Amino acid sequence: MQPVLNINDVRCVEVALTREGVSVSELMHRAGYAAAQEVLELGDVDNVVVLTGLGNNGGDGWVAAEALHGRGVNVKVVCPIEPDGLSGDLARQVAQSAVRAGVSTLVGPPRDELESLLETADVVLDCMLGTGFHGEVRAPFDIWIECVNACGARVVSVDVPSGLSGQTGHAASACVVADMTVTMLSLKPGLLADDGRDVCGAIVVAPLAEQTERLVVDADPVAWRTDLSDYLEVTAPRSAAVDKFSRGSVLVVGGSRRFPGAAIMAARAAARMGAGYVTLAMPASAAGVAQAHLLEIPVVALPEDADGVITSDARDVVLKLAERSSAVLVGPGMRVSGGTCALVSALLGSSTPLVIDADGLNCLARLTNGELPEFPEVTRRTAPLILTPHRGELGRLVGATTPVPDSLVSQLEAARKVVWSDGGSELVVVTKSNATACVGVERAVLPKPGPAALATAGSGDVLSGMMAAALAMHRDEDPDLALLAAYVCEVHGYAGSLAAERVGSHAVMAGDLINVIGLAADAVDEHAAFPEGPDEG
Ligand SMILES: NC(=O)C1=CN([C@@H]2O[C@H](COP(=O)(O)OP(=O)(O)OC[C@H]3O[C@@H](n4cnc5c(N)ncnc54)[C@H](OP(=O)(O)O)[C@@H]3O)[C@@H](O)[C@H]2O)[C@@H](O)CC1
Ligand SMILES: [K+]
Repeated sequence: MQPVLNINDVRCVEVALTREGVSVSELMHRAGYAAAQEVLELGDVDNVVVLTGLGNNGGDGWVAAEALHGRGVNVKVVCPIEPDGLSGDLARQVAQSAVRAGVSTLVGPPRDELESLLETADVVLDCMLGTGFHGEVRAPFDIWIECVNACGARVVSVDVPSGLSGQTGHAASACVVADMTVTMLSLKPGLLADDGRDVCGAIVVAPLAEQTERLVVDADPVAWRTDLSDYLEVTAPRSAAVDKFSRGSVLVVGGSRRFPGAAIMAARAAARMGAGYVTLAMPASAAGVAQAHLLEIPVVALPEDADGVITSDARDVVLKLAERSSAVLVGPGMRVSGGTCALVSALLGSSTPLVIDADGLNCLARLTNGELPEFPEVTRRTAPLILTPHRGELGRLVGATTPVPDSLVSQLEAARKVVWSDGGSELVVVTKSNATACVGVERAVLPKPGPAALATAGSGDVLSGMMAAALAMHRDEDPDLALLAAYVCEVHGYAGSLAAERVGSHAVMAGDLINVIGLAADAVDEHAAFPEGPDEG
C-alpha cells in the first residue's frame, strides 16, 4: 500500500529529513532531478519549456532545467521576474546556477510570445505553483495556465498541477491539466479525488531520500492507497468442496412499494458476488414484483403500512432470518419510517455481520439525531458492521456537528469521527464519492477509483449487495474489514469498466454491472495474484 499524507504532514517529513541530515537544498535538487528524469523517460524530448513560479516549486523547475540542459535538451525557462530578483534564497540560488550553466530564460513574456514558445515544446514542465498555492490563481500564472492547457505539448507537473489544492483536490478556475504529475515524498489526498482525478494524469511519487519511507509512515498517513497485490489477503480462497451454504448466505432487507428495484438489484449483486444463498425480505406488496424478477432468490413478504413501507411488526421474522444468515444488508429502497428505524435498530442488536446502506443509513441518522459519533453504543457490536454512505448520507450521519463532506479529506474526517468514537475493529465506514475510502479504526484504505460509468442509478445498491456477500463469504476468517471493503469496491469499479466496454461508457445501467461482477472478481483476483500478468508473475 502507498501512504497518503496531508500537506502539513509532508512538511513535517521535510523537517524530519533535514534533522537527519538531508537539507532542503538537497531535497530541491533531488526533486528537480527526479522531474527531469521523468521528462526524459517520456521519449522524443528535444525541446522543453519550464514554467516557474516564485517559490520552491519554481526552484524545483530551475534544477530540472539545468539537469535537462546538461543532458543536451533544448530548454527554455519562463519566469515572472528576473532570477536575481527571487526573494527565496534557495529558489534564487538554483535559478542563478541554471543561468550560469547556460539555460536560457524568458522573463514575463506577453501572451502571444508565450503561445509561440509553447508551440515549439515537446514537453512543458509545470513548476509555477506547488503546495504553497492557496486561493485563486493570480497573474501572470492564470494566463500561463490557459496557454499551457491550450498547447499541444505533453505536460508534466511538479509536485501538484498548478492551480490544484494538493490537500482538498479542488481546482481553482485556472488549473493545469497534466499528463503526468511527479509528486514529492508521498501521495497527497488532493491528487486522488475530485478535480485532482481529472488534472493529475499519471502520478509518480519521488521519494527523494532513503529515509523517506520510514518518516512518511511515522507521520501517520491520512490514508493508504492499495496496490492490487494487497488484496491477496482477502480474495476468497475457494475449496473444491463447497456447497451453497458453505459459500455463505445473505439476507437483504429493503425495498418499498414505491422503490422495489434497489433491493432486488442488491440481492442479485450479492448472488453474483458469490454468496451461495440469498434471501430477499420486502414489504408484501413489493414481494410479488420482486419474485417475478428473481427466479433463484426466494422473496419473503414482510408486514407493511399503508404506504407499502415495512413496519416494526417485521422485526421477529427478520431477526429469525438474520440469525440463519451469514450476513445481512439492510436499507436499499426501504424509506425512513418508525418501522424501518426499529428494524435497523433490531438488526444492529443482532450478532450477524451487517451492512447498512441508503435509507438504512438515514434511519441510523434519525435514530442518533444526526450525531452518530455521540452514540457509539449504537454501532458497537461483536459482529462486523459496514456502513456505506455517500457524501450526503455521511453528512446526515454526523451533520449536527459537521458540514457535508466536499473533499476526500473531509470524508475521511467525518468517517473517522464515527469509527473512532466506536473504537472497535468491527466497524468500517465506506465513504463513497469519486474517491471512495474504506475507513477502519486503524487505517483508511483507498481502492482504485472506478470509472465514471459507475455513476448510475442503482450502482450503490449493487455495491452494498456485493459488500454483504463478501462479509458472508469471509465470515469465518476474521478478515481485515477495511481491506475487504476496498476489495469489493475494486471489483465494483472493475465491473464498471467491463460493463462500459460491453454497452458503451454512457450506457451502463446497474443491471449491466451485476452481470459482470463474476468476471470482474476473477480479473481482480488474478491481478492480485499476478500483478505483472500471469507470464511474468
Ligand atoms: N515538501 C518537500 O519536501 C519538498 C518541496 N519542494 C517543493 O517546494 C514546493 C513548496 O514550495 P513553497 O512552499 O515555496 O510553495 P510554492 O508552491 O512554490 O508556492 C509559493 C509561491 O506561490 C505564490 N502563490 C501562492 N498562492 C498563489 C496564488 N493564488 N497565485 C499566485 N501565486 C501564488 C506564493 O506567493 P505568496 O503567497 O507568498 O505571495 C509563493 O511565491 C513543493 O510544492 C515542492 O515543489 C521541493 O523543493 C523539495 C522537497
Ligand atoms: K506545479
